[in-house]
Amino acid sequence: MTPSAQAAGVAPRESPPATPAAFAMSAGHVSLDGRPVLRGIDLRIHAGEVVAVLGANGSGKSTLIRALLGLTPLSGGTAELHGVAPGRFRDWWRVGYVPQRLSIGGGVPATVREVVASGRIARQRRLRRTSAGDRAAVAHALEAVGLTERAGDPVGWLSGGQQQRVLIARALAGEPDTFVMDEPTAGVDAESQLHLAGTLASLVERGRTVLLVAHELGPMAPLITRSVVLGGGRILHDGAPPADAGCHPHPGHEQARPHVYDVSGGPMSTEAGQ
Ligand SMILES: Nc1ncnc2c1ncn2[C@@H]1O[C@H](COP(=O)(O)OP(=O)(O)OP(=O)(O)O)[C@@H](O)[C@H]1O
Repeated sequence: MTPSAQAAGVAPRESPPATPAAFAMSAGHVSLDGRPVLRGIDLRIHAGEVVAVLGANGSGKSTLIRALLGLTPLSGGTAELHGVAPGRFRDWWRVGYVPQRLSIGGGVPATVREVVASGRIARQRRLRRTSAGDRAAVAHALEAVGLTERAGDPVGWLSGGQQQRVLIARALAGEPDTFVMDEPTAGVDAESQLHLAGTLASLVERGRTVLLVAHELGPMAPLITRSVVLGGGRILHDGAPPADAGCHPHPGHEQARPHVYDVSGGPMSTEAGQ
């Protein structure tokens, strides 16, 4: 309290509580099958950041985002999602998760629209009928990924890249404020990558938080505000995105040369040395 306020008997005004980080991890450790995969991760990602998690195959990128979401338990340290431990987090409508591997379609005769509509579930109260708002959000999400024409098709009829776009639409349909995308462009052709970058740009414009795992950022590169590079279960770099991470000559290629950083921690372009 200032001396004049004290003299006037004015009660000190509480400063408003700071908005908690969207994602936070302190000294995070994860072991899988008894093998350490994450070894002391300290990370805070704030609302509105657009963060790419980069690193070689097996460096622990998926494990990190799964641990941040509470899908993989920590063997040490703590994690928080919007200020709450993932196990106690209830506002799942706030998080749109695009998993790395396709987990839809196999034997389930759901249509594209039905899968995308499932992204609204966390927003719906039990037994409430689908509203006009739900239908509009689903239609908008389908349009955003260019799949309106395929809405009535069984999802199993779509190609791998198209199915990836269905998963992205499912996340969009929930209108979350936080997106977690595990390799959203893996196996997606150049045109669809551009489409996704456009979708991402509109999310970024609206202040959404985006955490994505990528091997090549491609056309998404200009949107990234921060990169976190993993190696050996640790963070090797946390800061500006590497200059060449978006410029692979073959946008559709899968994970062949993700090593834009060497294990010593500094940025190192593999393109230059080849
Ligand atoms: N369920 C599991 N059981 C045992 N080991 C696992 C399991 N899941 C992942 N791993 C191992 O943990 C390590 C990190 O895997 P993770 O999938 O997080 O890496 P990544 O960086 O996302 O890899 P990629 O770029 O290939 O997707 C790998 O060595 C992997 O074999």
